Amino acid sequence: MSDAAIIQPKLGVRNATKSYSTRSGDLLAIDDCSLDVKAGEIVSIVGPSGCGKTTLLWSMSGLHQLSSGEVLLDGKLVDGPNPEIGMVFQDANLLPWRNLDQNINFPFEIMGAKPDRAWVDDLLGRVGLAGFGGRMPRELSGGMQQRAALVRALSFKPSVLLMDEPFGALDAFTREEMNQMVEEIWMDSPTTIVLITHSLEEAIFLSDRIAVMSPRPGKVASIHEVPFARPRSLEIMATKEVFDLTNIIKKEIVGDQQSRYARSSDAPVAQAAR
Ligand SMILES: Nc1ncnc2c1ncn2[C@@H]1O[C@H](COP(=O)(O)OP(=O)(O)OP(=O)(O)O)[C@@H](O)[C@H]1O
Repeated sequence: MSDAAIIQPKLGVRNATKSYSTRSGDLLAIDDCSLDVKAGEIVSIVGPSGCGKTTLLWSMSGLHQLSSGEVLLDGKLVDGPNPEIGMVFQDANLLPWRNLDQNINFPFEIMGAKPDRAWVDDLLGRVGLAGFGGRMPRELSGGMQQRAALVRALSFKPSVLLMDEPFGALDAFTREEMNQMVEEIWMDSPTTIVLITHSLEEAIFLSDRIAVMSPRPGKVASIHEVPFARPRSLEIMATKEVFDLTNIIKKEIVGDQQSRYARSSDAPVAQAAR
């Protein structure tokens, strides 16, 4: 393997800047933001509310044009939707008039393609939805709908999975189950995953590294390695190491907010570090 192949990240964000046109003028969401994600790595992005996490993730997907800077997948420019990149959102976005199988088939129908049925069945089994293909979304719990959304995203066999607060709407127990499920799936087939979360516990449980963003206009201010072996048990969450890491990151986020709010009259948003 050449040196270039060894050091080339799977996904690279280089000096990304994105500004939105709003009625009150241009709003700079992220500014000179860079992040490299290695192949097979799970990286979480955390930061104060409104710092530009979603903007950064959508830019990585190719669905948002950057104002300047670039996103590279395996060294190639990402400048539009890319089948190598799957996405999961906080809302499962299942079509209510289609059953689960039909929802999973839907994007393939649009592309005039057919899913690999054996792969989809395997995924459904792994997320505990085997036999639920005929169920309508209203017959599925929130957790089951999110699992279906995960299957839909993975049915394309993407090499990168981008997840925007995917389990934020679920109760704490279901969320823990989902985190364990994601780790199990990842250990069987290690896709590169970038995850936005407001939960530092979730970030620590799932990630190899955690990128902390500064307040808007956001950039990656620090990166923390998460040193725990896999598979991770929920018991590690009660250890001093996790407690200390949580506090370090929380201080970075809240400290950033405090220094920012000390300079402005904005009210702090408490969502950032649960
Ligand atoms: N389409 C848009 N048009 C105008 N402004 C936008 C748009 N999308 C996001 N913004 C603004 O850009 C900034 C960053 O938003 P973004 O959603 O990326 O932050 P975030 O860190 O993901 O927020 P949160 O943690 O609250 O979900 C915010 O001030 C937001 O209001």
